[in-house]
Amino acid sequence: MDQVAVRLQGLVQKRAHFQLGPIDLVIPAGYVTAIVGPNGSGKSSLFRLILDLAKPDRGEIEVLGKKVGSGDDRLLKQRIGYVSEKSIDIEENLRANQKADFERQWYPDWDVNRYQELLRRFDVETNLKLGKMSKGMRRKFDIALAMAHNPELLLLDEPSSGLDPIAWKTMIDVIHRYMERGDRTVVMASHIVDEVKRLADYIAFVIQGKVIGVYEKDSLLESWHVLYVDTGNSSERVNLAQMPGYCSAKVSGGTTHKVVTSEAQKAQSWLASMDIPVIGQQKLELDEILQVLMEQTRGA
Ligand SMILES: Nc1ncnc2c1ncn2[C@@H]1O[C@H](COP(=O)(O)OP(=O)(O)OP(=O)(O)O)[C@@H](O)[C@H]1O
Repeated sequence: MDQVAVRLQGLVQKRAHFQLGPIDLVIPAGYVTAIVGPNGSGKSSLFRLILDLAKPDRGEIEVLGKKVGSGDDRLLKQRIGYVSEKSIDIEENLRANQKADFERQWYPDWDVNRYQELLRRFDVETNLKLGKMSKGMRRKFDIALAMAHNPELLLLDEPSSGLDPIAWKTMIDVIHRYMERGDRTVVMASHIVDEVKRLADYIAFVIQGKVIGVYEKDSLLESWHVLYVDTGNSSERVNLAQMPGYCSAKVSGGTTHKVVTSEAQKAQSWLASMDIPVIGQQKLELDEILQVLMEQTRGA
């Protein structure tokens, strides 16, 4: 891994009914990392800690080489763009451009041409008050605002929430273009499989407040398979649970078993060495992988 955009070490945040962490996580610079996890798993809490909008009980956070929570962070914040999961209510009476005029004071690198280009691309009606915008229109405006100063690090908490399919495609294209320079970083929380597949280089799964793994996307999607195997007469001598990457198995009729593995290639070699034919196979989708990981976490 080359440069580090975000480093979390021994991070813990305790809430009345929820504990985030301990988390150790390194997010590389120059890539899109998707934070994927079920509702309430701690994704938004993680963003708030990274931005110093909430304090951890333990642990350290480093963002773009600077320790978070150690004094004046104005310069660091100028290098970051953030789209929160929910828009801030107190700004409802401002019109879009008034909000932008206020915001640009904080960012010396604010690029008015870029801002206007993003508004045009997203088709945002700038004379509307923020409180009168539809959910999707507000989202588009928030994304344009977060990107107008061309931040080094863009944190997006469920960015496509409320976007229509055309706006969604625009957002994917805008983020692809933003990444083209090669020195920008995106960390995004998303529930949308297609979005993660199109954008992410790395996927970090967060379940019940813990990061349970960080994977390179392509190899993740290549290595999780469901295999249909016929154990024939060898059912008694074969223990499918010994298969590399074994996650689960169930009988799918006669001597045929449906087995899920996270190490498809090794599993196939193992099956071949045991003389067990694979009669069918399929890659798992991202949401199916998440479901298996959730079941494993629950069972652990
Ligand atoms: N201000 C708060 N005070 C106490 N508990 C909170 C607070 N904010 C969030 N939580 C709790 O922390 C846990 C994680 O919430 P968080 O919003 O970080 O999850 P999430 O993964 O972003 O969920 P979603 O996918 O639904 O947006 C939840 O149990 C939530 O109830």
